[in-house]
Amino acid sequence: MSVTPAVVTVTGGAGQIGYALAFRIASGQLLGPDRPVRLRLLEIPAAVPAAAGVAMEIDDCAFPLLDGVDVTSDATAAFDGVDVALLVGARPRTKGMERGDLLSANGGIFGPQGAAINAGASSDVRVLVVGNPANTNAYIAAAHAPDVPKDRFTAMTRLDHNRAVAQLRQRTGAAVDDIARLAIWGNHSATQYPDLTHATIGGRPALDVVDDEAWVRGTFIPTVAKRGAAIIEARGASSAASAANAAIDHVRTWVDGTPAGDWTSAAVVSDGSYGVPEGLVSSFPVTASGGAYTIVPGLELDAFSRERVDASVAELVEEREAVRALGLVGS
Ligand SMILES: NC(=O)c1ccc[n+]([C@@H]2O[C@H](COP(=O)([O-])OP(=O)(O)OC[C@H]3O[C@@H](n4cnc5c(N)ncnc54)[C@H](O)[C@@H]3O)[C@@H](O)[C@H]2O)c1
Ligand SMILES: O=C(O)C[C@H](O)C(=O)O
Repeated sequence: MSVTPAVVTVTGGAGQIGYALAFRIASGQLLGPDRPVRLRLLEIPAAVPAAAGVAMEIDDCAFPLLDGVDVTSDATAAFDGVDVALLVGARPRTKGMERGDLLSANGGIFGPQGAAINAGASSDVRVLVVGNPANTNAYIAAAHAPDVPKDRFTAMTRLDHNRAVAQLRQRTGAAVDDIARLAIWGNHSATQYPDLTHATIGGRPALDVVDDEAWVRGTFIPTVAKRGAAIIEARGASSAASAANAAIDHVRTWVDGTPAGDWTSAAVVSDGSYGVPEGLVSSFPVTASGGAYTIVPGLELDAFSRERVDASVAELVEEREAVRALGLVGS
């Protein structure tokens, strides 16, 4: 291996998403077939033995691209020199909870991890927060990393994006590759706005192909927005393999770029676009190029879309106020 291995750190490495994610990273699916990987699994002390078991299984795969796996409960060691940080480790919600209910349980994890990233990460670090409530946890992590450019902190709404593509494919029979320009706006929560108004199917407006506003508003939007709860209801545990798959997609697109003429969805630090207060971590339609996500500029939002985006952003503002009140970030 002549290329320097990329350091990829997964927090919650013994958890269900961590288990689904680690093997895909080690096999080269995160950064491609030409980039060796040094994998680090960060866990709480009680789960270090289980994470060590995951590392043993990864060793047993003999992945050619893998430089090695380290297991630690020390955030400073875990993020030293990290190139890609996947912040997954956090409690998942259970039946009847909303993701925002996890703020006080999980918010405290992300300040120290942001500080450890600030102290030791590589200069080109990229951070994806998966642990819920993902947007606001990313906001907390970024607030503790003043030396890391804000555009390196993102939260995951790619799972919502993929869910929206899947629903549209099922409704229309279109091929996934023919569906473009779909967008998730706002929070990774039930208030999110899965937006078809700019989407196309085989180059035609998706709304014309569907031709059923009642389905869009009454079925498509709530199905996508409440899919996490539906999975918990059906499985008795929150989504894991699909979440890991979306995390791979998010980083892969960040590194490789979006196809010409298309975009994806990611929660990024707002620059004030579309009236989303600067600094909030909100989902937008984004393109990726040269290793950077950029908010798609200049889209028209009709009255319904405006109302939906505003409602989800209002929830993000409330979450920001809540973490300020909890003392997890300064005001
Ligand atoms: N953004 C999304 O689309 C999305 C999708 C699915 C799940 N999630 C969220 O991802 C998180 C993880 O889900 P899961 O199903 O893997 O949960 P899990 O309970 O199976 O695993 C979580 C792991 O994190 C570890 N952990 C807890 N605190 C930690 C810390 N401070 N440092 C390192 N590790 C720590 C736990 O020990 C556990 O092993 C949850 O918050 C869940 O709600 C987000
Ligand atoms: O819904 C959850 O709590 C888990 C996750 O965020 C999901 O969307 O599946």
